[in-house]
Amino acid sequence: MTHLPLAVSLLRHGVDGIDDAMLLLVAGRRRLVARLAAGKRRAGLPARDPAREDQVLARGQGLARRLGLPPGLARGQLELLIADACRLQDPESGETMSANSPRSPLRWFPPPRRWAPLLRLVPAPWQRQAMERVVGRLLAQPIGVGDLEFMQGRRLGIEVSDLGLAWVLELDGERLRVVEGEAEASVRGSATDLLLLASRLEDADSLFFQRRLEVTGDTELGLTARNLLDRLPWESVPLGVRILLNRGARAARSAREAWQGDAA
Ligand SMILES: O=C(O)C(=O)C[C@]1(C(=O)O)C=C[C@@H](O)C=C1
Repeated sequence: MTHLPLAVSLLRHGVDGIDDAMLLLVAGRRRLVARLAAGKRRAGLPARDPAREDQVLARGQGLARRLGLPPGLARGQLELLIADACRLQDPESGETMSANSPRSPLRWFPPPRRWAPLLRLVPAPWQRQAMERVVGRLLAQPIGVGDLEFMQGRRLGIEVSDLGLAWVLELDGERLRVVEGEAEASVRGSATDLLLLASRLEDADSLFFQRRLEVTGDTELGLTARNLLDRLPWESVPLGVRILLNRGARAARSAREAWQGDAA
């Protein structure tokens, strides 16, 4: 197998990410078109509206000009989308899609392993800062009352298995820092399961019992960390962070269920 230069493979990851994003948007447009069709039917309007099609093409071409895109490109893309929308709205075509389709909209959202390469493009210092901030907020209370003393000078890892991301945390006085080097013990799980744990939508005990979370390395340090996660004082986490985590974890769980349902 030929070995690609790093820059080429990073740029290809970027291109893949943009292709995925475009297809997600196309799926979103089709869903809106299905709703539009139902709305027009209820209002007694015809499915096709040539004046609106011209307007869509003109708008798109105007934007394409401002973006410096080749003139035929935007027109070609938009014509394809409109033709697809017409097929979708034509009961004879056999391609209709219900506006109330039971397929979850979260099927549009690719699973973490698809967008992980994009996340890995985020510069390491930014990732480190975000991690320090989130974990620092989550653990502010236990750090304040000394419950994390066992971590002074010890290195605990957090590994997000499906994103291929890992950080090593060390408690330095009252501050949790992301440091370089090997972890003495690590807590490993998928992005969704770690979010479910952080948001308290699932408890640490059952996540570890079902082996969705794992502790590796120094058993004593790992188990102490695990017990701490179990007893995290959720009430002391700032309300805004709790709401964000809760929403994020629910969305990640629904997306995972939608993708699992799709594979079934
Ligand atoms: O705007 C509508 O009514 C649509 O159904 C969407 C759409 C489009 O794809 O933009 C498709 C068919 C119509 O003829 C006009 C526009």
